[in-house]
Amino acid sequence: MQKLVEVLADKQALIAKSLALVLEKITTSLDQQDYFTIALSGGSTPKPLYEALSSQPLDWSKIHVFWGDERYVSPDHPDSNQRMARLAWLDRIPIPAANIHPMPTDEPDPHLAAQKYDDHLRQWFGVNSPDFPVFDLILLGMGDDGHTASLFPHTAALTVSDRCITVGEKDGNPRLTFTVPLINQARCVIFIAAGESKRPALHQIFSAYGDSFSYPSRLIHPPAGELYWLLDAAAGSSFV
Ligand SMILES: O=C(O)[C@H](O)[C@@H](O)[C@H](O)[C@H](O)COP(=O)(O)O
Repeated sequence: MQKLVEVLADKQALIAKSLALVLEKITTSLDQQDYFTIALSGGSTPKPLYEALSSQPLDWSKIHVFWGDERYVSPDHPDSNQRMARLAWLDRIPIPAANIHPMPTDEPDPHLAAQKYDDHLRQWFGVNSPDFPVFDLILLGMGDDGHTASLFPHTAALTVSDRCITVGEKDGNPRLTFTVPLINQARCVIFIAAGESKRPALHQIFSAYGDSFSYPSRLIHPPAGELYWLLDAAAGSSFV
């Protein structure tokens, strides 16, 4: 695994660097293959990145967009990660509808929805259990508590090792999430984190010793892939 931590002067520089890196990954991959697979993070940090991507002259017919986690709400709910990405980016570009792969949130039981998306990923990538699909790029954020995707501290989702998708839980509310083994199969994982509030968790995550179940982002280290941590100075100035 190649790991790179870069601290940018401010949020604007962080988004500019994130955009440059995402574009680099897309263009170099499409030089070698016919399509590019990206899984999106939710939360607030990546929204300006998605807005910036909407003005990029890319061959969207070759790009397939998935989500790394989703709140278990309807696609038009204000908390929906799908809604955020569509408004900021996907509704603004000529991407084929078939290239957008939202997590289903219409099943009465979130576990059924998790299985549906798991099945969809395995079918689309042509990968059967026990192997895992290999994403070209997975974008991740990190919560103040060190969670990533919807892999929250001390939850059962952290230990799921035989599935691509499981049900996470925050404050009693279900969420669909990529599992740790799926994320760690990726060719490239990019964490994007900003703000002073991230510092305590980052100290725990970057320390040589720490509890991964208290700080789940510690669990993300793709053995055959690249791992980038892109931080603004408010979050990461003491790490480099
Ligand atoms: O659905 C979500 O909320 C995200 O996937 C989650 O993991 C997010 O990335 C972090 O909570 C950071 O959120 P911010 O970017 O808002 O700090």
